[in-house]
Amino acid sequence: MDNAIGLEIIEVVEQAAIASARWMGKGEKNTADHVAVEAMRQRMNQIHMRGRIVIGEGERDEAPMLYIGEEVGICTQENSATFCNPEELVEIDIAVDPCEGTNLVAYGQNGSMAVLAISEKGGLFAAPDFYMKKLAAPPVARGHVDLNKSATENLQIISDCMGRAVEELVVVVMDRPRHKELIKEIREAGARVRLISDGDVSAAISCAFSGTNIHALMGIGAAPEGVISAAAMRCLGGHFQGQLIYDPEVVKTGLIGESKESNIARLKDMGIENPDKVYNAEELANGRTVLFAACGITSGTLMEGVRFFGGGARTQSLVISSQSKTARFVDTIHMFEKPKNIQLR
Ligand SMILES: O=C(COP(=O)(O)O)[C@@H](O)[C@H](O)[C@H](O)[C@H](O)COP(=O)(O)O
Ligand SMILES: [Mn+2]
Ligand SMILES: [Mn+2]
Repeated sequence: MDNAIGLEIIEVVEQAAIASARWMGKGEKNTADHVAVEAMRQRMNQIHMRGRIVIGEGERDEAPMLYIGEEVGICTQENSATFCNPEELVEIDIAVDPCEGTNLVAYGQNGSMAVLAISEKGGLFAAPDFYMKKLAAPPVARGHVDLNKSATENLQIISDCMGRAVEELVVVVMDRPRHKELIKEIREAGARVRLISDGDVSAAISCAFSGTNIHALMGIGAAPEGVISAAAMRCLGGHFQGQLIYDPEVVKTGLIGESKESNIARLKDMGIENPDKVYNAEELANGRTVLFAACGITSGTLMEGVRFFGGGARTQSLVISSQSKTARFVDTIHMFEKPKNIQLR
């Protein structure tokens, strides 16, 4: 994959984050989402690439933009033959969540980001809009913890791997009724729970960085977000596993159909023969190279949110590349017009 794409996608997530941040705290989640989608799509279509959306806005919201299957990049546009030779370009697959944590943006809360992951064609698991049981843990616990083990067992393993007491661990869990028993178990095991209302991508990736005070993500969130998290965790060497949830008894609200049998049939139609398979990060993001980029909309554990100032804005992004084996935190000043002052720090 062309290394230059790594630089261009920073601007893709930055533009989405800036657009969405203008709607921060306004109580309008759909608008905060919509403007991020538009900005992401517009900037993406300026990149010299042949891209295809494999995880997008389409399925859940029936959105007209960045839908699954949409082709993006200059070289997929009409009349591109005059300046693009598609044969020279590697086809790439893209998973996007232009506004991950729309509620967080709408209510001015921490932890939202514009995010995407890229790989060669076929390199990202095209997860259906189902739920996913997830387990994320620090690199040192990678391959030792297991989604099939109980939370108590996994906490003991993380404790052993990290050389710290279970009481010193913090587990992020989404604040949902479905997690009542899980939360009880984690607390009884001695660990501390940080409940989040939304935004489990940030929580998953935070496990890979020491200093975030997040040592595990447990519980059920959305499957597309699981693939995006896996892409980052694969590059960072953190632990990530996901298992699709298709039983409406397990997750009583939301996306999946009301019958377990019809859900299994739907997965089969998509080529998923074993709906109970536990996927690891390398299977969810199995391309030869994987690129991940995120830009904070509101501040979170990993990045600062967008800060507007007279005439411009400052953003912080995280770009992770399996090719260059780098995780770059990018601090950018955007000058919309002649700014009154540009602050050094
Ligand atoms: O919080 C989330 C919402 O994402 P978005 O719609 O892009 O703002 C995600 O991080 C979660 O993974 C997930 O979408 C959620 O758990 C599924 O929704 P829910 O039924 O409310 O749990
Ligand atoms: Mn999301
Ligand atoms: Mn979203």
